[in-house]
Amino acid sequence: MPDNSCGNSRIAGCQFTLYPMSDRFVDIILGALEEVDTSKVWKETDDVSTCVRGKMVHVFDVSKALFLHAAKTGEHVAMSGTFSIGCPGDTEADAYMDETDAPLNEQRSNEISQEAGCKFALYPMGRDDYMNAIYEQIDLSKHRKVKVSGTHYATRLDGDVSDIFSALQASFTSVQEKVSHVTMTFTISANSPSNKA
Ligand SMILES: Cc1ncc(C[n+]2csc(CCO)c2C)c(N)n1
Repeated sequence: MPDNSCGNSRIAGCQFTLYPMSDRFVDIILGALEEVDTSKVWKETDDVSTCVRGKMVHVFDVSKALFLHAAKTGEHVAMSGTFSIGCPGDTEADAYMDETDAPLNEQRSNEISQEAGCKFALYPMGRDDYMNAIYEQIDLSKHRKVKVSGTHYATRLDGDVSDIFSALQASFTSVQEKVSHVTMTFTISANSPSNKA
């Protein structure tokens, strides 16, 4: 029988895809990947997506910075992905768990002010009381600097990109303290023509 226990591995990760709605999509994707300092995370990019793994603080720092650098081009850009922590298949073997906690992209990210809309969904794995864990987080996200609204299969967050990522990180952090294996899907969109009058 396979060992499906979560162990004490706390390596986190995020697999995401950027979707620039622009002829310049190659430059926007590769430019963002180039501009963001990813030296504190394991990273792999292929034709479908990019995966970053390491300490949670760096996984969020890099994911947020990549979206901001793509969105600051002014083009309509979306990003979809999945955060994961405590996956039984994800071992701590990679060296990146020894990195210090100081996020490398925070300063530059803070200089970019960008509005966006985001929908996210939490999936605490392997728990009968998973709905309680989810409702608790939706309540908590109402206390952050973002507008929170319910929608089918997800919660919608509207506001500044940095505040949205802070809310995502806070929800994810808090659930994984109680539930060992958690995944969280998200889609975030900026500069959509739908928002222009
Ligand atoms: C974050 C992120 N990583 C990889 C891709 C996949 N991808 C699609 S076009 C392109 C550039 C030319 O190869 C790449 C890498 C993506 N969309 N977003």
